[in-house]
Amino acid sequence: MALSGVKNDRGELRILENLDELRTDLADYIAELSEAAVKERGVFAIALSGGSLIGLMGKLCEAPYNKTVDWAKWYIFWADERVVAKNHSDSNYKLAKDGILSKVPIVPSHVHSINDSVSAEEAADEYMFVIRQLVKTRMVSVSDISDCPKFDLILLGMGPDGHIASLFPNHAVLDETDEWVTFITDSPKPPPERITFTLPVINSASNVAIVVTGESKAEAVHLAIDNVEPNCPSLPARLVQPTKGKLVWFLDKPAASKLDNLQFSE
Ligand SMILES: O=C1O[C@H](COP(=O)(O)O)[C@@H](O)[C@H](O)[C@H]1O
Repeated sequence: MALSGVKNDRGELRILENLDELRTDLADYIAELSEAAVKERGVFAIALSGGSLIGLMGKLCEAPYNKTVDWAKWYIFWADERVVAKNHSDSNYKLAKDGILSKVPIVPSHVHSINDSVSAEEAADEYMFVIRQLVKTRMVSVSDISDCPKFDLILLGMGPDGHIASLFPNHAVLDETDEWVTFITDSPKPPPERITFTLPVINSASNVAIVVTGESKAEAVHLAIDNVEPNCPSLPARLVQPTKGKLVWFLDKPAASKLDNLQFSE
């Protein structure tokens, strides 16, 4: 049975009994947001991450979602990408292509992956240019309080160190506010070269979901969500605070096991 509720100002928490329930709840959530965005804007602009998230999205390729989701209206982006060849096992694009994109009728020209044949800096600049063009044509909305793109949904995972996208704890990249997309060449988690959405872009989205499973991430979940003293100002996951959008956490029970005072309705 699922527990759900709102925790402080840290968004909605959905704590699922097991991975199967989490996969179903996540697929329902994505399908509902897709339907709402297509109804309102005619398109659905979604940014993916890599890692365990993609496997947890797998139910989207199965009935009923494979038939009911309006895949032709999806525009796909990456909240972060490793700067490696697209056929490399570290590529977030490859992970999503093998796990999801090749199994549903997405329009190939709607898939916006990075240029893998240039430097990390050039790849970030080019990716920002591509997004800028799509903002101009309103395939991606624009925030009404900043000039940032407003994605319909940004899906994030979280590492045991609290990193989201390729925004790592205590890294200067957390202070980047001028660019929509930036790059790093010293990721503490291999591979070292990556591009990433910056915090202003993540926090301008209409919806952000952080999907976390496993006991190894329970401490980071606690630090990212609970009112802990001293606060963890540089824990990237804690800095996800959509200005006008909605934040939802999808957790399994082991990931939620260190949260304080859970008082939710079942
Ligand atoms: O390196 C990365 O790690 C995070 C977390 O991955 P997970 O396997 O622990 O879920 C991921 O969200 C990010 O996209 C990826 O580049």
